[in-house]
Amino acid sequence: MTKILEIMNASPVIPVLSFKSAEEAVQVCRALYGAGLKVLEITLRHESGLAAIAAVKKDLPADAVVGAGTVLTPEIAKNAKEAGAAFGVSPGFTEELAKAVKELDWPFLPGVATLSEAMQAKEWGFTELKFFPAAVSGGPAFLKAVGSVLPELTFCPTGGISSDTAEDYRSLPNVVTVGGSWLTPRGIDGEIHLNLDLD
Ligand SMILES: O=C[C@H](O)COP(=O)(O)O
Ligand SMILES: CC(=O)C(=O)O
Repeated sequence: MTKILEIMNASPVIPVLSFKSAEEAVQVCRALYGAGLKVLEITLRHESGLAAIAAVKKDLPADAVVGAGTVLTPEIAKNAKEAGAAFGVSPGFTEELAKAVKELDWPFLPGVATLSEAMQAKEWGFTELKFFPAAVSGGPAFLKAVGSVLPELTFCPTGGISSDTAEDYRSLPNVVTVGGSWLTPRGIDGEIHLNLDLD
């Protein structure tokens, strides 16, 4: 099984994707993959989320790494793994979820926004973490401070990041990739209009 750090290292940007249907997911993910983005996080915020993961995984070449975002409960984690998600991401961290993903033996990125949460995640054996919501939780300065006391932790900051600020995070020694939705904005017409500005 691929480790979560390998997945993070495979792409400098992980698009965080919210789709309205599996068909929309396939269409947009084809374009993202075509632009060189092989690690894709499909959030489970829409009822079609699991179907979208399964459809994109089936549609894209085998080197695409399709994961699930907004994994909030053990049940969602189990369903996402069964749908074929290669990894899971959560905006937060709970003991129940930590226990469940350990049992599932599934590459997982729990979300933290404070030092105490990061220490708790580390106690559970998670050394790769999502920093969410990054921009409003202290941005690069927070991660720099964390690095001075917990240098063994590696982060994927997400939340409020754009092509203008991505490098401020990635230039830190404890950051390998960033997540964000800026590549797939939804217009007033309700459709996704790709913005392939990576950095
Ligand atoms: O809801 C948050 C998204 O998952 C990522 O944040 P963003 O939209 O600020 O890039
Ligand atoms: C925002 C986020 O962390 C997620 O949907 O997984």
